[in-house]
Amino acid sequence: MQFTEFNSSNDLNENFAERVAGLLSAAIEKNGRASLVVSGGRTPLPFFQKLSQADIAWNKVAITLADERWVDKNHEASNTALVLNNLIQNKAADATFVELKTSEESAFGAEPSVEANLQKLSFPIDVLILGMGEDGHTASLFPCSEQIQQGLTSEEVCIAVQPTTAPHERMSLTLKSLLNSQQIFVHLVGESKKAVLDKALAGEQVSEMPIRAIVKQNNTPVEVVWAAK
Ligand SMILES: O=C(O)[C@H](O)[C@@H](O)[C@H](O)[C@H](O)COP(=O)(O)O
Repeated sequence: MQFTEFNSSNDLNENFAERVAGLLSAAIEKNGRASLVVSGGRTPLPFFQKLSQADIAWNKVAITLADERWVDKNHEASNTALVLNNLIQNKAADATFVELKTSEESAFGAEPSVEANLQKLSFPIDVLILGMGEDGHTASLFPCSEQIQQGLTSEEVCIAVQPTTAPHERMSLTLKSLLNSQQIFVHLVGESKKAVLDKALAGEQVSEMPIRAIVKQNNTPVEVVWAAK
């Protein structure tokens, strides 16, 4: 794992947006298209706004989420809305957004239709950007959930998850899908996130802190980008 510290989140967002845009451009040059998988939550919002202004061939980029809360697009917790309103804007308005949320009432049972949607994305994922919760969850691989072992070991593309410490049913890419990436970034802001990362790095039990399965593996390149504030 590589760890890159920035002086401020503004600095981080600027550099990180350039870096991601460069990787997407290189993938387009090589394969004629690129895939970008992003996370929801609060941290990525200003980064999305920066990235949306990058001058690349967005019409050749497919974007989806690492996880989604199973709520409608007009719900304040919708990651889809966050991405549509902040990333698929400006120059990036030409990108294709692949929805993780389908019309099924529950995430449980919706996995096959989500998997069908994800066929529109090219794997391996060119750039995967993850966040991390205070409990060490990443994507929606929540240590508190009954589905954690399944999320860590399943051969499927995605799984439905019901966290007990956070609201809403979720749909999450499985660990296997997340690791099927050319480059993973973990985007963290704040001292408390750094303390959680340090705790994750110091221990071994993956089901206790699922982020360990990302930052403590050596097969897929992973870089943590961090600013204190
Ligand atoms: O939909 C989600 O909740 C996520 O994708 C989740 O894994 C998120 O990245 C972390 O919970 C960090 O969230 P913050 O950026 O809000 O701290």
